[in-house]
Amino acid sequence: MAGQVNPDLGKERENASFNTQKLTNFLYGGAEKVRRRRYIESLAFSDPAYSSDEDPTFMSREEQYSSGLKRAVTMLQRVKELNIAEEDLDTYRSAALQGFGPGIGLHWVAFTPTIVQQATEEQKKKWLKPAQDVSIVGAYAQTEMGHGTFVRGLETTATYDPSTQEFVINSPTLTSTKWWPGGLGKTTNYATVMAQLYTQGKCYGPHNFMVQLRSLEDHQPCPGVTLGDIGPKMEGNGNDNGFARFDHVRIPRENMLMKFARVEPDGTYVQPPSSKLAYSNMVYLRGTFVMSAAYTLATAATIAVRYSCVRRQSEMKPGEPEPQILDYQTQQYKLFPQLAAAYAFWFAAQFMTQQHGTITGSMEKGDMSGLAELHALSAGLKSYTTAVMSGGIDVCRMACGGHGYSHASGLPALFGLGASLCTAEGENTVMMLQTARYLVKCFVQSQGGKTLTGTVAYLSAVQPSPVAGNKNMSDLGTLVAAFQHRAARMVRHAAMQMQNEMQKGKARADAWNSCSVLLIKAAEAHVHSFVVRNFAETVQTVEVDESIRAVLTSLCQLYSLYGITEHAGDFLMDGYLTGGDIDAASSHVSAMLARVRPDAVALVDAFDFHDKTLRSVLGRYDGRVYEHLYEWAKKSPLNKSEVHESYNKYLQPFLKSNRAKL
Ligand SMILES: CCCCCCCC/C=C\CCC/C=C/C(=O)SCCNC(=O)CCNC(=O)[C@H](O)C(C)(C)COP(=O)(O)OP(=O)(O)OC[C@H]1O[C@@H](n2cnc3c(N)ncnc32)[C@H](O)[C@@H]1OP(=O)(O)O
Ligand SMILES: Cc1cc2nc3c(=O)[nH]c(=O)nc-3n(C[C@H](O)[C@H](O)[C@H](O)COP(=O)(O)OP(=O)(O)OC[C@H]3O[C@@H](n4cnc5c(N)ncnc54)[C@H](O)[C@@H]3O)c2cc1C
Repeated sequence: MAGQVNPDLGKERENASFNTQKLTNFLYGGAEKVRRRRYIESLAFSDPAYSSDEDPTFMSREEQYSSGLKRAVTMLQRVKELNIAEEDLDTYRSAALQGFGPGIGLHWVAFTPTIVQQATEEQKKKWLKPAQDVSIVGAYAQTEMGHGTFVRGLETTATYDPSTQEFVINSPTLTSTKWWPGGLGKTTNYATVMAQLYTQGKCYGPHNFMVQLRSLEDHQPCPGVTLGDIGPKMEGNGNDNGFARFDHVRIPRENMLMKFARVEPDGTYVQPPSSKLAYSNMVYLRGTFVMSAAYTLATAATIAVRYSCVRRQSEMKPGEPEPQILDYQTQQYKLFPQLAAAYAFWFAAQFMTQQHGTITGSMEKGDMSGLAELHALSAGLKSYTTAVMSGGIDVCRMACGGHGYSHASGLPALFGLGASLCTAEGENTVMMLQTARYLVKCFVQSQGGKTLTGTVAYLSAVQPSPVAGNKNMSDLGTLVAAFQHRAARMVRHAAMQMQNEMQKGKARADAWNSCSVLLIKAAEAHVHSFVVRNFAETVQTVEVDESIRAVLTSLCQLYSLYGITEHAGDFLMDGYLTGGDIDAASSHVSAMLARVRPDAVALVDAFDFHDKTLRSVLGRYDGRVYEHLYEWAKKSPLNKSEVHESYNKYLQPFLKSNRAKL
């Protein structure tokens, strides 16, 4: 990353109050992990096989698909040649793919994890190795044209035929066509297909089946299978999200993924320990989306903060040089809350990963007691973090003015990617309602005298009556308590409102629907409170330099105080905070913006994103924005010829004929 650096950016780095490298080490779990990550990335970044001047934003959809696939295949070959270890795979893959999101990506994001989580040991022997070696390529085919959210409403059927010991996979209606799965259109030759299981004349709901889609010889669709690409999307157009229809396709009984539920040869259905275990891969993927949200928002913040130090505009004081735009308080107010949220989500994602490991470990031993909390936490965190991230990227884009709107900034592509995370793997509103459902249950249990534990413990601990009085609004303990009080009050209010509606005679489902806006807000408040608490605990308990603890504490204060000022009404509603407290919070926000300002560049540098990861002219480490903006524009295909052929075809004859009339 060495080279001539823009002097403004250089000064920012010299003036930071902490050692950037030490913060990077902390974020990634130690100096050795950082060294390893950089080494693995360098293997891809220095490899001429990944032609580094390729830019998907200048390509047609077909070129994006083709280049992405070529890159992915090179990557897979290199993984073998270089003997890349399992724990380094994600790092190597994303460094090699550099923004090309090929259809084959879902093979390791969703297809292979489904085998790991849903297949028996015997089935793993058959499919896991081919999947890991990529001698077969798979999609995760769940969503249909007519149903994505409502998995129980899926229409694809898998009907067991004991006479041949086969399942018959069928798409009975147009709306049952599988629609959206990544890689399904052109790339994959296998898929795990979610279908309604019928055996002995009874439907047992959605289950996963391994289905071969295309010939392993010539890649033609297998008999009875119709496949295609669903067309261009907002972003990710290198991915052939596809459709599939099945016309009574027969697969062996052993192709049902049977780790949890089973169908015996005679057609007897054997219940799983929990019917929701068929959804375990969704829980896992939602958990990974939390880190994606942190990472994506951190990327946008890095671009916008660096550019805001290079960009000079207007006059702050008459006659003085134009200031760096990051010196405007309004610019800080746009960007620093995004930066703080990226840190908050980073730590929340680390908690989520650890929690997922612990609870799935217990589930492997037969203890299902953590499943509901794991589902509620992963669904709520996925929803909250991706929504804030998506909005935050657009704030960063606008903060970069006109250049932010150009693909040169990298921000439009990042926004498109971020937006997909709000819908994929469970639409955000629907996911937040799942968290609300869990919270209402917990609230009712706590009313019945049960002491709650885990992430909802505070619901039974928080006092319903507010304790007004002077509060120190910069104290992290005070801020955590305020968020917990707000969440507990909102959960109680939504749950009581539901009870009232039911007491007035409404059916539970109607009461739920008429309270669902309240329920969403309550669940968001719960997740927000979790993120604040986790951030505060992280900065208070970790072993780091005092200078790092100080700057992280400021970020945590900013994240929390900004949340309070943005949602002031929630905190004022029952008098828990007063108008004076909110004023104090606003003043502290201003103070924190000023406190973070000198460290802003070091804080984004600490994310340690290589320029090839950022893919942004505005966010370059060296800050040499303008010369590279000019170079980037020159690559536009429209600049290949001085006079474009369309001029000769259309405009010139029109202009000529108009001139002839003069
Ligand atoms: C810069 C770099 C970053 C780049 C990162 C790139 C990453 C990759 C990018 C893109 C990849 C995209 C991949 C996308 C893949 C997909 O989208 S796959 C399809 C995903 N589909 C969904 O998620 C469907 C969502 N719907 C559902 O999950 C469910 O159907 C439901 C909405 C939760 C169901 O609701 P319903 O109430 O009808 O539920 P029931 O089925 O009746 O359930 C009743 C009880 O079970 C509980 N429940 C539900 N789900 C689960 C679960 N998964 N685990 C545990 N428990 C569950 C539910 O809460 C009920 O509980 P209760 O009765 O006790 O209250
Ligand atoms: C980029 C991308 C990649 C994808 N990849 C895959 C893949 O690999 N495999 C796969 O199987 N699928 C994939 N999907 C599909 C994805 O999982 C679904 O689109 C997603 O789960 C949302 O479902 P839906 O499209 O049915 O939305 P809908 O449920 O139709 O949502 C439309 C609206 O209805 C509302 N709504 C629906 N139900 C409720 C409710 N109960 N209460 C309140 N509001 C409700 C929603 O909040 C939303 O506002 C992908 C989607 C995208 C965008």
